[in-house]
Amino acid sequence: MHVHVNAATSVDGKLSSRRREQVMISGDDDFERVDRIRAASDAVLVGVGTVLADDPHLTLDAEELVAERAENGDSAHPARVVADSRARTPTDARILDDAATTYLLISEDAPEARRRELEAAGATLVVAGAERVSFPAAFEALEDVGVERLMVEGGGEVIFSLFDDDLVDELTLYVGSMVIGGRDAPTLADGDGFVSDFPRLSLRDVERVDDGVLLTYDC
Ligand SMILES: NC(=O)c1ccc[n+]([C@@H]2O[C@H](COP(=O)([O-])OP(=O)(O)OC[C@H]3O[C@@H](n4cnc5c(N)ncnc54)[C@H](OP(=O)(O)O)[C@@H]3O)[C@@H](O)[C@H]2O)c1
Ligand SMILES: Nc1nc(=O)c(N)c(NC[C@H](O)[C@H](O)[C@H](O)COP(=O)(O)O)[nH]1
Repeated sequence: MHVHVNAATSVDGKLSSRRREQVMISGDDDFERVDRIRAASDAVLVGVGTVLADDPHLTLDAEELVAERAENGDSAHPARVVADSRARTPTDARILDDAATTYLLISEDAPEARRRELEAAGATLVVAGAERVSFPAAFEALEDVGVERLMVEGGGEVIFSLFDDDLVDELTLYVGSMVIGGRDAPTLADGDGFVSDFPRLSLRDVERVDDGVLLTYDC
């Protein structure tokens, strides 16, 4: 499976503010680029932290991209995937509408009652990991249902784990020309952080987009 992480940060590396509310870092051109990556993916993954903070829909905005997928025999939108060990996704989350298939990656510890509620709300559950979602196991299960190209849209906890598990193939990072600051504001890679064996990336491309910079790395 090809795993492509995409994110937008401020110049100081923050994904949003200490309030963890969505901050518009990207401009129109960058959001169009994000839409194109989504369109070229079989599924788009976020962590439950992003679902709770942003309530994203994770579908395509551009009708022509939906039409292109149809011409290729693909579903209108890529599948949506949430890493959610304890099945905390709200049943009225936008990602659970019927616009696309939604997989919830949960752990064996996820409460039975929540599992039933989320299945009734339309989610397809994938159990991977004892207490926390195991990405290596979850990605094998996603491959079994045909996910070959996976886009990851954050947030920082999930992105750290994917680097920790050595599962990232490609990173596109839009750095917007703004400062967010705050020691508690989420960054591109949070988790416990590395103290040695830091993942080293290979810079493939640098491009000016909107009033910021798009960095593309092979990982
Ligand atoms: N600018 C951007 O590009 C961008 C993109 C996305 C999000 N954001 C912002 O980022 C913030 C949310 O980021 P976040 O870091 O709090 O949330 P996140 O990474 O989206 O979700 C984190 C949660 O995912 C669950 N998870 C399940 N398995 C995991 C695993 N193996 N490793 C890590 N996490 C796992 C954990 O909850 P459980 O233990 O309950 O499973 C964890 O707390 C929001 O402020 C949002 O606005 C910005
Ligand atoms: N590329 C990008 N630039 C940003 O400035 C920003 N705040 C996000 N944030 C990513 C996060 O996952 C958002 O929640 C989804 O981009 C919302 O997706 P929808 O429009 O609801 O489909 N992503």
